[in-house]
Amino acid sequence: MSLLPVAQAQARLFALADRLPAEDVPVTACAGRWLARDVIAQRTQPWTDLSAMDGYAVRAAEAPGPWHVTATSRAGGTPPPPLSPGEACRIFTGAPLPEGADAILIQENAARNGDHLTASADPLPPGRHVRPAASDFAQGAPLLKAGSRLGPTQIALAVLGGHGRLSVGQRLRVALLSTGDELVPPGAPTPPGALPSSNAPMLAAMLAALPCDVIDLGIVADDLDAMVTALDRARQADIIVSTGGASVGDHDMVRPAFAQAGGTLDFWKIAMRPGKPLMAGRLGKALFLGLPGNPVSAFVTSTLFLLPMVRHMAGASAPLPPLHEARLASPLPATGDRDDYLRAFRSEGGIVSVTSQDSAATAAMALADCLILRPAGSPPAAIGDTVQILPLP
Ligand SMILES: Nc1nc2c(c(=O)[nH]1)N[C@H]1C(S)=C(S)[C@@H](COP(=O)(O)OP(=O)(O)OC[C@H]3O[C@@H](n4cnc5c(N)ncnc54)[C@H](O)[C@@H]3O)O[C@H]1N2
Ligand code: MOO
Repeated sequence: MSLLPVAQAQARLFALADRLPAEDVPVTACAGRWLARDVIAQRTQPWTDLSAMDGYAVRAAEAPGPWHVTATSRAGGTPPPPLSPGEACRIFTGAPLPEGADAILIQENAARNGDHLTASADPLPPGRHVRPAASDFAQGAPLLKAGSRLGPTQIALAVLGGHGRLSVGQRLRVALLSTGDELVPPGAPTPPGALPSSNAPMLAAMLAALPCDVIDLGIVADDLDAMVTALDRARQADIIVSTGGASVGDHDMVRPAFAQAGGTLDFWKIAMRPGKPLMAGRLGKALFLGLPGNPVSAFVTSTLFLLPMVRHMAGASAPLPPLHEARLASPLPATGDRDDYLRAFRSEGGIVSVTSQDSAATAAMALADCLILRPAGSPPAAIGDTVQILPLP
Protein backbone atom coordinates (compact mmCIF):
# COMPACT_ATOMS: atom_id res chain seq x y z
CA MET A 1 0.00 0.00 0.00
CA SER A 2 1.26 3.50 -0.81
CA LEU A 3 1.14 6.23 1.82
CA LEU A 4 -2.25 7.93 2.10
CA PRO A 5 -2.30 11.75 2.53
CA VAL A 6 -3.64 12.82 5.94
CA ALA A 7 -6.71 14.68 4.64
CA GLN A 8 -7.76 11.71 2.49
CA ALA A 9 -7.29 9.35 5.43
CA GLN A 10 -9.44 11.58 7.65
CA ALA A 11 -12.19 11.70 5.00
CA ARG A 12 -12.12 7.92 4.63
CA LEU A 13 -12.23 7.51 8.39
CA PHE A 14 -15.32 9.72 8.72
CA ALA A 15 -16.97 7.71 5.91
CA LEU A 16 -16.40 4.50 7.88
CA ALA A 17 -18.88 5.29 10.67
CA ASP A 18 -22.01 7.43 10.92
CA ARG A 19 -22.71 9.66 13.85
CA LEU A 20 -24.47 7.88 16.71
CA PRO A 21 -28.23 8.39 17.18
CA ALA A 22 -29.37 11.43 19.15
CA GLU A 23 -30.75 11.33 22.68
CA ASP A 24 -32.81 13.77 24.72
CA VAL A 25 -30.78 14.95 27.71
CA PRO A 26 -31.44 17.44 30.58
CA VAL A 27 -29.50 20.66 30.00
CA THR A 28 -27.58 20.05 33.21
CA ALA A 29 -26.03 16.94 31.60
CA CYS A 30 -25.30 18.50 28.19
CA ALA A 31 -21.87 20.05 28.77
CA GLY A 32 -19.41 18.99 26.08
CA ARG A 33 -22.05 17.31 23.90
CA TRP A 34 -22.88 18.19 20.29
CA LEU A 35 -26.37 19.33 19.31
CA ALA A 36 -28.32 16.96 17.09
CA ARG A 37 -30.95 19.61 16.25
CA ASP A 38 -31.05 23.38 15.88
CA VAL A 39 -32.13 25.16 19.06
CA ILE A 40 -34.93 27.67 18.47
CA ALA A 41 -35.98 30.28 21.04
CA GLN A 42 -39.26 29.28 22.71
CA ARG A 43 -39.52 32.66 24.38
CA THR A 44 -38.46 36.29 23.95
CA GLN A 45 -35.56 37.67 26.00
CA PRO A 46 -36.09 40.14 27.62
CA TRP A 47 -39.83 39.47 27.53
CA THR A 48 -40.49 43.25 27.86
CA ASP A 49 -38.43 46.43 28.40
CA LEU A 50 -36.45 45.85 31.61
CA SER A 51 -34.35 48.07 33.85
CA ALA A 52 -30.59 47.39 33.85
CA MET A 53 -30.07 49.32 37.11
CA ASP A 54 -31.57 50.11 40.51
CA GLY A 55 -33.22 53.56 40.41
CA TYR A 56 -36.33 55.24 38.98
CA ALA A 57 -38.18 54.74 35.70
CA VAL A 58 -39.06 58.14 34.21
CA ARG A 59 -39.78 59.94 30.97
CA ALA A 60 -36.30 61.11 29.84
CA ALA A 61 -37.71 64.35 28.38
CA GLU A 62 -38.85 65.38 31.88
CA ALA A 63 -35.33 65.25 33.38
CA PRO A 64 -34.19 66.66 35.81
CA GLY A 65 -37.72 66.45 37.26
CA PRO A 66 -39.24 67.03 39.70
CA TRP A 67 -41.31 63.82 39.71
CA HIS A 68 -43.79 62.25 42.03
CA VAL A 69 -42.91 58.63 42.90
CA THR A 70 -46.17 56.70 42.58
CA ALA A 71 -45.28 52.99 42.14
CA THR A 72 -42.61 50.31 42.52
CA SER A 73 -41.42 47.64 40.07
CA ARG A 74 -39.19 44.69 40.95
CA ALA A 75 -38.20 41.48 39.15
CA GLY A 76 -40.83 38.86 39.85
CA GLY A 77 -43.28 41.46 41.28
CA THR A 78 -46.65 42.72 40.02
CA PRO A 79 -46.24 44.73 36.78
CA PRO A 80 -46.34 48.48 37.54
CA PRO A 81 -49.25 50.68 36.34
CA PRO A 82 -48.66 53.05 33.37
CA LEU A 83 -46.72 56.21 34.18
CA SER A 84 -48.59 59.55 33.88
CA PRO A 85 -46.67 62.77 33.06
CA GLY A 86 -44.68 63.97 36.08
CA GLU A 87 -44.66 60.53 37.68
CA ALA A 88 -41.68 58.23 38.45
CA CYS A 89 -41.63 54.55 39.34
CA ARG A 90 -39.15 53.15 41.88
CA ILE A 91 -37.50 50.29 39.97
CA PHE A 92 -34.87 47.56 40.54
CA THR A 93 -32.50 45.70 38.21
CA GLY A 94 -34.32 43.21 35.98
CA ALA A 95 -37.77 44.73 36.66
CA PRO A 96 -40.26 45.71 33.89
CA LEU A 97 -40.60 49.39 32.99
CA PRO A 98 -44.06 50.90 33.35
CA GLU A 99 -45.75 51.91 30.11
CA GLY A 100 -44.73 55.50 29.31
CA ALA A 101 -41.26 55.32 30.93
CA ASP A 102 -38.27 55.35 28.57
CA ALA A 103 -35.19 55.77 30.82
CA ILE A 104 -33.80 54.81 34.19
CA LEU A 105 -32.42 57.43 36.55
CA ILE A 106 -29.93 55.47 38.68
CA GLN A 107 -30.41 56.04 42.37
CA GLU A 108 -26.88 57.46 42.78
CA ASN A 109 -27.98 60.39 40.56
CA ALA A 110 -31.34 60.91 42.28
CA ALA A 111 -32.38 63.08 45.23
CA ARG A 112 -35.50 61.78 46.92
CA ASN A 113 -37.47 63.34 49.69
CA GLY A 114 -40.58 61.35 50.53
CA ASP A 115 -42.35 60.90 47.19
CA HIS A 116 -40.57 63.91 45.68
CA LEU A 117 -37.76 63.08 43.24
CA THR A 118 -35.23 65.15 41.25
CA ALA A 119 -32.18 64.26 39.17
CA SER A 120 -28.62 65.57 39.26
CA ALA A 121 -27.66 67.74 36.30
CA ASP A 122 -26.29 64.80 34.18
CA PRO A 123 -28.15 64.39 30.88
CA LEU A 124 -30.67 61.52 30.73
CA PRO A 125 -31.10 60.38 27.10
CA PRO A 126 -34.08 58.18 26.21
CA GLY A 127 -33.21 54.49 26.55
CA ARG A 128 -30.57 55.05 29.25
CA HIS A 129 -30.18 51.84 31.32
CA VAL A 130 -33.12 50.18 29.55
CA ARG A 131 -32.83 46.63 28.12
CA PRO A 132 -35.39 46.68 25.31
CA ALA A 133 -37.75 43.75 24.82
CA ALA A 134 -36.22 41.09 22.49
CA SER A 135 -32.82 42.84 22.47
CA ASP A 136 -31.19 39.49 23.35
CA PHE A 137 -33.41 37.31 21.13
CA ALA A 138 -37.01 36.97 20.02
CA GLN A 139 -39.24 33.89 20.21
CA GLY A 140 -38.63 31.78 17.10
CA ALA A 141 -35.07 33.02 16.60
CA PRO A 142 -32.43 30.37 15.77
CA LEU A 143 -30.11 30.25 18.80
CA LEU A 144 -27.72 27.33 18.20
CA LYS A 145 -27.01 25.13 15.20
CA ALA A 146 -27.09 21.34 15.00
CA GLY A 147 -23.53 20.04 15.08
CA SER A 148 -22.27 22.80 17.39
CA ARG A 149 -20.80 22.02 20.79
CA LEU A 150 -22.50 22.86 24.06
CA GLY A 151 -20.23 24.73 26.44
CA PRO A 152 -21.29 26.80 29.44
CA THR A 153 -22.41 29.84 27.43
CA GLN A 154 -24.40 27.80 24.91
CA ILE A 155 -26.14 26.00 27.77
CA ALA A 156 -27.07 29.34 29.37
CA LEU A 157 -28.50 30.52 26.04
CA ALA A 158 -30.54 27.34 25.53
CA VAL A 159 -31.99 27.57 29.05
CA LEU A 160 -32.92 31.25 28.60
CA GLY A 161 -34.43 30.22 25.28
CA GLY A 162 -36.86 28.11 27.28
CA HIS A 163 -35.28 24.65 26.97
CA GLY A 164 -34.92 22.17 29.81
CA ARG A 165 -33.75 19.27 27.64
CA LEU A 166 -31.78 19.15 24.41
CA SER A 167 -31.30 16.64 21.62
CA VAL A 168 -27.61 15.72 21.53
CA GLY A 169 -25.42 12.98 20.07
CA GLN A 170 -25.04 9.91 22.28
CA ARG A 171 -21.91 9.26 24.34
CA LEU A 172 -19.50 6.79 22.76
CA ARG A 173 -17.82 3.74 24.20
CA VAL A 174 -14.12 3.66 23.32
CA ALA A 175 -12.16 0.46 24.07
CA LEU A 176 -8.36 0.67 24.44
CA LEU A 177 -5.93 -2.22 23.83
CA SER A 178 -2.20 -1.84 24.50
CA THR A 179 -0.12 -4.42 22.68
CA GLY A 180 3.42 -5.42 23.55
CA ASP A 181 5.20 -8.17 25.52
CA GLU A 182 7.42 -5.52 27.09
CA LEU A 183 4.53 -3.59 28.66
CA VAL A 184 3.69 -3.56 32.36
CA PRO A 185 0.87 -1.60 34.04
CA PRO A 186 1.55 1.95 35.31
CA GLY A 187 3.52 1.89 38.54
CA ALA A 188 4.44 -1.81 38.33
CA PRO A 189 8.10 -2.86 38.82
CA THR A 190 10.19 -2.55 35.65
CA PRO A 191 12.90 -5.23 35.52
CA PRO A 192 15.23 -4.94 32.49
CA GLY A 193 13.19 -5.17 29.31
CA ALA A 194 9.93 -4.05 30.90
CA LEU A 195 8.30 -0.77 29.87
CA PRO A 196 5.47 1.03 31.70
CA SER A 197 2.48 1.16 29.38
CA SER A 198 1.80 4.88 28.97
CA ASN A 199 -0.39 4.91 25.88
CA ALA A 200 -3.73 3.94 27.42
CA PRO A 201 -3.48 6.47 30.29
CA MET A 202 -2.48 9.14 27.75
CA LEU A 203 -5.39 8.31 25.44
CA ALA A 204 -7.84 8.18 28.35
CA ALA A 205 -6.64 11.66 29.35
CA MET A 206 -7.12 12.92 25.78
CA LEU A 207 -10.62 11.43 25.65
CA ALA A 208 -11.58 12.76 29.09
CA ALA A 209 -12.75 16.06 27.61
CA LEU A 210 -15.06 14.31 25.13
CA PRO A 211 -18.44 12.63 25.64
CA CYS A 212 -17.21 9.09 25.76
CA ASP A 213 -16.75 6.24 28.21
CA VAL A 214 -13.31 4.71 28.05
CA ILE A 215 -13.00 0.95 28.56
CA ASP A 216 -9.35 0.08 29.12
CA LEU A 217 -8.95 -3.59 28.20
CA GLY A 218 -5.36 -3.58 29.36
CA ILE A 219 -2.16 -5.05 27.94
CA VAL A 220 -2.25 -7.69 25.20
CA ALA A 221 0.74 -9.91 24.44
CA ASP A 222 2.36 -9.92 20.97
CA ASP A 223 0.51 -13.10 20.15
CA LEU A 224 -2.01 -13.64 17.38
CA ASP A 225 -4.55 -15.59 19.45
CA ALA A 226 -4.29 -13.20 22.40
CA MET A 227 -4.93 -10.24 20.09
CA VAL A 228 -7.89 -11.96 18.35
CA THR A 229 -9.42 -12.71 21.76
CA ALA A 230 -8.86 -9.11 22.89
CA LEU A 231 -10.47 -7.74 19.72
CA ASP A 232 -13.46 -10.02 20.32
CA ARG A 233 -13.85 -8.63 23.84
CA ALA A 234 -13.72 -5.10 22.46
CA ARG A 235 -16.27 -5.44 19.66
CA GLN A 236 -19.22 -4.05 21.66
CA ALA A 237 -17.48 -0.65 21.73
CA ASP A 238 -18.22 2.09 19.19
CA ILE A 239 -14.50 2.64 18.62
CA ILE A 240 -11.72 0.13 19.29
CA VAL A 241 -8.24 1.62 19.56
CA SER A 242 -5.08 -0.44 19.74
CA THR A 243 -1.58 0.91 20.18
CA GLY A 244 1.58 -0.86 19.06
CA GLY A 245 2.12 -3.78 16.74
CA ALA A 246 1.00 -1.69 13.76
CA SER A 247 4.22 -1.80 11.80
CA VAL A 248 5.93 -4.48 9.73
CA GLY A 249 8.01 -6.38 12.31
CA ASP A 250 7.68 -10.12 12.98
CA HIS A 251 5.85 -9.38 16.24
CA ASP A 252 3.48 -6.76 14.84
CA MET A 253 0.29 -8.79 15.19
CA VAL A 254 -2.42 -6.21 14.92
CA ARG A 255 -3.12 -6.46 11.19
CA PRO A 256 -3.24 -10.27 10.98
CA ALA A 257 -5.24 -10.48 14.23
CA PHE A 258 -7.69 -7.88 12.98
CA ALA A 259 -8.21 -9.89 9.78
CA GLN A 260 -8.60 -13.15 11.72
CA ALA A 261 -11.16 -11.54 14.05
CA GLY A 262 -13.24 -10.72 10.96
CA GLY A 263 -12.25 -7.07 10.56
CA THR A 264 -12.11 -5.27 7.23
CA LEU A 265 -9.18 -2.94 6.82
CA ASP A 266 -9.90 0.32 4.97
CA PHE A 267 -6.45 1.91 5.01
CA TRP A 268 -2.98 1.42 6.46
CA LYS A 269 0.05 3.74 6.33
CA ILE A 270 -0.33 7.48 6.22
CA ALA A 271 1.98 10.09 4.69
CA MET A 272 2.72 11.68 8.04
CA ARG A 273 5.54 11.77 10.54
CA PRO A 274 5.13 10.56 13.19
CA GLY A 275 2.30 8.09 12.69
CA LYS A 276 3.00 6.33 9.41
CA PRO A 277 1.75 2.83 10.38
CA LEU A 278 -1.76 4.01 11.38
CA MET A 279 -4.53 1.66 10.22
CA ALA A 280 -8.32 1.90 10.20
CA GLY A 281 -11.21 -0.37 9.41
CA ARG A 282 -14.39 -1.92 10.76
CA LEU A 283 -14.91 -4.85 13.09
CA GLY A 284 -18.61 -5.62 13.04
CA LYS A 285 -20.38 -2.45 14.16
CA ALA A 286 -17.23 -1.02 15.71
CA LEU A 287 -14.78 1.33 14.07
CA PHE A 288 -11.20 0.17 14.51
CA LEU A 289 -8.13 2.40 14.74
CA GLY A 290 -4.71 0.77 15.03
CA LEU A 291 -2.27 3.38 16.28
CA PRO A 292 1.51 3.06 16.27
CA GLY A 293 3.05 2.12 19.60
CA ASN A 294 5.57 4.92 19.98
CA PRO A 295 4.04 7.32 22.52
CA VAL A 296 4.61 10.41 20.36
CA SER A 297 3.15 8.67 17.30
CA ALA A 298 0.15 7.52 19.34
CA PHE A 299 -0.37 11.06 20.62
CA VAL A 300 -0.16 12.74 17.22
CA THR A 301 -2.35 10.17 15.46
CA SER A 302 -4.92 10.44 18.25
CA THR A 303 -4.96 14.21 17.85
CA LEU A 304 -5.52 13.92 14.10
CA PHE A 305 -7.69 10.79 13.87
CA LEU A 306 -9.07 9.42 17.15
CA LEU A 307 -10.35 12.66 18.67
CA PRO A 308 -11.81 13.93 15.37
CA MET A 309 -13.54 10.54 14.92
CA VAL A 310 -15.05 10.73 18.40
CA ARG A 311 -16.27 14.26 17.64
CA HIS A 312 -17.67 13.11 14.28
CA MET A 313 -19.57 10.18 15.82
CA ALA A 314 -20.79 12.39 18.69
CA GLY A 315 -22.36 14.74 16.13
CA ALA A 316 -19.81 17.52 15.55
CA SER A 317 -20.21 19.39 12.26
CA ALA A 318 -16.54 20.49 12.39
CA PRO A 319 -14.67 17.53 13.92
CA LEU A 320 -11.15 18.41 12.76
CA PRO A 321 -8.85 20.49 14.97
CA PRO A 322 -8.51 24.06 13.69
CA LEU A 323 -5.17 25.30 12.31
CA HIS A 324 -3.77 28.77 12.98
CA GLU A 325 -0.94 30.76 11.45
CA ALA A 326 2.02 31.67 13.65
CA ARG A 327 5.60 32.89 13.29
CA LEU A 328 8.59 30.71 13.94
CA ALA A 329 11.09 31.55 16.67
CA SER A 330 13.36 28.67 15.68
CA PRO A 331 14.42 27.46 12.20
CA LEU A 332 13.12 24.19 10.78
CA PRO A 333 14.69 21.73 8.35
CA ALA A 334 13.12 20.72 5.04
CA THR A 335 10.52 17.97 5.20
CA GLY A 336 10.62 14.68 3.32
CA ASP A 337 7.82 12.87 1.55
CA ARG A 338 5.47 12.86 4.56
CA ASP A 339 3.72 15.74 6.36
CA ASP A 340 5.61 16.55 9.55
CA TYR A 341 3.69 17.22 12.76
CA LEU A 342 6.39 18.77 14.90
CA ARG A 343 5.96 19.13 18.62
CA ALA A 344 6.41 22.77 19.62
CA PHE A 345 5.48 25.42 22.14
CA ARG A 346 4.39 29.03 21.93
CA SER A 347 6.82 31.59 23.34
CA GLU A 348 6.74 35.40 23.38
CA GLY A 349 9.03 35.47 20.35
CA GLY A 350 7.00 32.89 18.40
CA ILE A 351 6.82 29.13 17.94
CA VAL A 352 9.73 27.01 19.15
CA SER A 353 10.01 23.37 18.08
CA VAL A 354 11.11 21.05 20.89
CA THR A 355 14.65 19.76 20.60
CA SER A 356 13.94 16.08 20.02
CA GLN A 357 11.42 15.17 17.35
CA ASP A 358 11.96 11.43 17.88
CA SER A 359 8.75 9.37 18.06
CA ALA A 360 9.79 8.02 21.45
CA ALA A 361 10.88 11.36 22.99
CA THR A 362 8.24 11.78 25.67
CA ALA A 363 10.12 14.36 27.77
CA ALA A 364 10.27 16.68 24.75
CA MET A 365 6.64 15.91 23.85
CA ALA A 366 5.50 16.92 27.34
CA LEU A 367 6.85 20.45 26.72
CA ALA A 368 4.68 20.94 23.63
CA ASP A 369 1.49 22.98 23.57
CA CYS A 370 1.04 22.88 19.81
CA LEU A 371 1.99 20.93 16.70
CA ILE A 372 3.58 22.62 13.69
CA LEU A 373 2.17 21.23 10.45
CA ARG A 374 4.87 21.14 7.77
CA PRO A 375 3.49 19.72 4.52
CA ALA A 376 5.53 17.09 2.68
CA GLY A 377 8.17 18.66 0.45
CA SER A 378 8.47 21.93 2.43
CA PRO A 379 11.81 23.75 2.09
CA PRO A 380 13.74 24.74 5.24
CA ALA A 381 11.99 27.48 7.26
CA ALA A 382 13.72 30.43 8.95
CA ILE A 383 12.98 32.40 12.12
CA GLY A 384 10.08 34.76 11.38
CA ASP A 385 8.53 32.54 8.68
CA THR A 386 4.81 31.85 8.98
CA VAL A 387 3.77 28.25 9.67
CA GLN A 388 0.52 26.51 10.43
CA ILE A 389 0.06 25.33 14.00
CA LEU A 390 -2.49 23.11 15.67
CA PRO A 391 -2.93 24.19 19.30
CA LEU A 392 -3.13 21.31 21.77
CA PRO A 393 -5.83 21.36 24.42
N1 LIG B 1 11.25 -1.75 9.08
C1 LIG B 1 10.39 -0.82 9.55
N2 LIG B 1 10.32 -0.59 10.86
C2 LIG B 1 9.48 0.32 11.35
C3 LIG B 1 8.69 1.08 10.47
C4 LIG B 1 8.76 0.82 9.10
O1 LIG B 1 8.08 1.42 8.26
N3 LIG B 1 9.61 -0.15 8.68
N4 LIG B 1 7.91 2.04 11.00
C5 LIG B 1 8.39 2.67 12.19
C6 LIG B 1 7.44 3.61 12.69
S1 LIG B 1 7.24 5.01 11.79
C7 LIG B 1 6.80 3.43 13.86
S2 LIG B 1 5.80 4.69 14.46
C8 LIG B 1 6.95 2.23 14.66
C9 LIG B 1 5.55 1.76 15.07
O2 LIG B 1 5.60 0.49 15.42
P1 LIG B 1 4.43 -0.37 16.04
O3 LIG B 1 3.13 0.31 15.95
O4 LIG B 1 4.53 -1.69 15.49
O5 LIG B 1 4.78 -0.30 17.58
P2 LIG B 1 5.67 -1.27 18.44
O6 LIG B 1 6.78 -1.80 17.65
O7 LIG B 1 4.79 -2.21 19.13
O8 LIG B 1 6.20 -0.22 19.48
C10 LIG B 1 6.98 0.85 19.11
C11 LIG B 1 7.62 1.45 20.35
O9 LIG B 1 6.61 1.96 21.21
C12 LIG B 1 6.69 1.32 22.49
N5 LIG B 1 5.33 1.11 22.99
C13 LIG B 1 4.41 0.30 22.47
N6 LIG B 1 3.27 0.34 23.19
C14 LIG B 1 3.48 1.20 24.18
C15 LIG B 1 2.67 1.65 25.26
N7 LIG B 1 1.43 1.19 25.44
N8 LIG B 1 3.20 2.54 26.11
C16 LIG B 1 4.45 3.00 25.93
N9 LIG B 1 5.26 2.63 24.92
C17 LIG B 1 4.78 1.72 24.06
C18 LIG B 1 7.39 0.02 22.23
O10 LIG B 1 7.98 -0.50 23.36
C19 LIG B 1 8.37 0.41 21.15
O11 LIG B 1 9.50 1.01 21.71
O12 LIG B 1 7.59 1.22 13.93
C20 LIG B 1 8.78 1.66 13.27
N10 LIG B 1 9.41 0.55 12.70
O1 MOO C 1 5.84 7.42 11.91
MO1 MOO C 1 6.64 6.71 13.21
O2 MOO C 1 5.23 7.22 13.91
O3 MOO C 1 7.82 7.97 12.77
O4 MOO C 1 7.55 7.11 14.53
